[in-house]
Amino acid sequence: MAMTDAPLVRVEGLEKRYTTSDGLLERLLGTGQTVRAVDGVDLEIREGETVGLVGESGCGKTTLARLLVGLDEPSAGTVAHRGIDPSERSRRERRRLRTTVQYVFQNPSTSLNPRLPVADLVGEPLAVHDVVPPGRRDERIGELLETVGLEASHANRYPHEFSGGQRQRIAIARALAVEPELLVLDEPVSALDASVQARVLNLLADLQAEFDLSYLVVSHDLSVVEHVADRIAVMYLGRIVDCGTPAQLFDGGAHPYTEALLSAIPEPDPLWEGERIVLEGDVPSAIDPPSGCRFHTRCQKLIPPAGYDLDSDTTRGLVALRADLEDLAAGEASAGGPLEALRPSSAERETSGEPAETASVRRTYDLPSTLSDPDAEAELSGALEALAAGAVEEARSRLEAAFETPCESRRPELRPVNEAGSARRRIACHRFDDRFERRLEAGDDNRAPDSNERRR
Ligand SMILES: Nc1ncnc2c1ncn2[C@@H]1O[C@H](COP(=O)(O)OP(=O)(O)OP(=O)(O)O)[C@@H](O)[C@H]1O
Repeated sequence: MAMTDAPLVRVEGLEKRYTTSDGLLERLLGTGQTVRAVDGVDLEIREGETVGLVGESGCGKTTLARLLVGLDEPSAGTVAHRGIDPSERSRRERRRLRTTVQYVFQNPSTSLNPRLPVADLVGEPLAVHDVVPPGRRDERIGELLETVGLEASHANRYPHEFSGGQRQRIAIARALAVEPELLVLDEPVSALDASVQARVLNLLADLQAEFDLSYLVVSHDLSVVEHVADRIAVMYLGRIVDCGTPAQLFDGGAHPYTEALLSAIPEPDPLWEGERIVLEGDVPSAIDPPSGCRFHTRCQKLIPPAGYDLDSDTTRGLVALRADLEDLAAGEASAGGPLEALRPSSAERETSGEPAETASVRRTYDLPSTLSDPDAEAELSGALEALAAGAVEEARSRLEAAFETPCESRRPELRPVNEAGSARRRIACHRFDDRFERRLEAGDDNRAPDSNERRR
């Protein structure tokens, strides 16, 4: 690939691990726990492109953004600019590179030094990077303020004299001072009222057209990036799980996590026809993340285990039961899990034909009283009998041996999805892997891209 064809920024295999160590002893012994904040991310941003990075709080968006700008060092992987890894550049080039990508911090109310007048806040990068001669600096500061919709005379004021939207404009002017090619905007409008949000987003669009800028817009809110991004990358627990244009994401056939985020957009588009998906539970901890697909513990569309005719809902119940049995065996069971289910009400004892304990477990995990597939039913009832007899580990291992889904056991790669004319549509979900397609056809009819279609 010719150098000019290389993306502005490309990250490959990027990882960032933090070791948390609360106490001195932990630090001395090196026994802290490892947080996998970013866990193998590939992403590229092209010239003039706006990429939106979305996901729930704690999924690693800020960490990824900081790595991309060079504010933090990755634990593994590379961040290349125009096809060249910074380590292959001279010191002078690396210094120049630092101005190419600029970071606009979350919440300008706290990120702008309240003791400095705007002239110093915007002028500092001009001085540090020697962008204009000292004699021209005041003039340049005035120009920058006018570029972001403020007045040159505002240079003498302090941050507290401005509204939230104006402070965000100051932060943008400061980032623009060094004439960057890419702005990384961390939650650029989340602290602002809706009408101010729209004005700041319009300003960003104008600046992009004027200066041919690229943007990485980081937000927990898909509705913020939906209107500004050329492409959206959806992040879950340190990994990118879905990446495509807004139209591709909204038009059905997205990752189940993306579908849940889409369905949760407030004031939904009147044309939205998909069902509302409520994500159960919180994002699991990045210290001990789930195996296989990180989203499998909350996924509504699990791939059924091989060899049985089961749907996604039943698979979900079986996987949840097995996971709770694992906790129970490890002494980490929470209230509401199988222990609770083994305490049936007396009414159930009278009405149910089968042992009350197992009926109660089935109900807790939304499993039918008899699975439609007789072989699957034989395995489940065997495991439940073991559980009723107190053999928790036996029940767990029977379920594990019988009902393994690839969602739990294999990491899905972010792979291109075959869609006409959209080579860059990529999804990390086994549902889009041909190897598992037959199982979906056999056990389940809700394979994307039909049921959650949103026509725009
Ligand atoms: N300096 C740090 N030390 C230890 N853990 C960290 C550090 N920074 C981030 N983390 C952890 O890494 C994970 C990702 O955090 P990050 O701030 O990148 O997520 P985020 O998606 O940007 O969330 P938010 O929107 O709340 O800022 C979290 O589990 C967080 O607790």
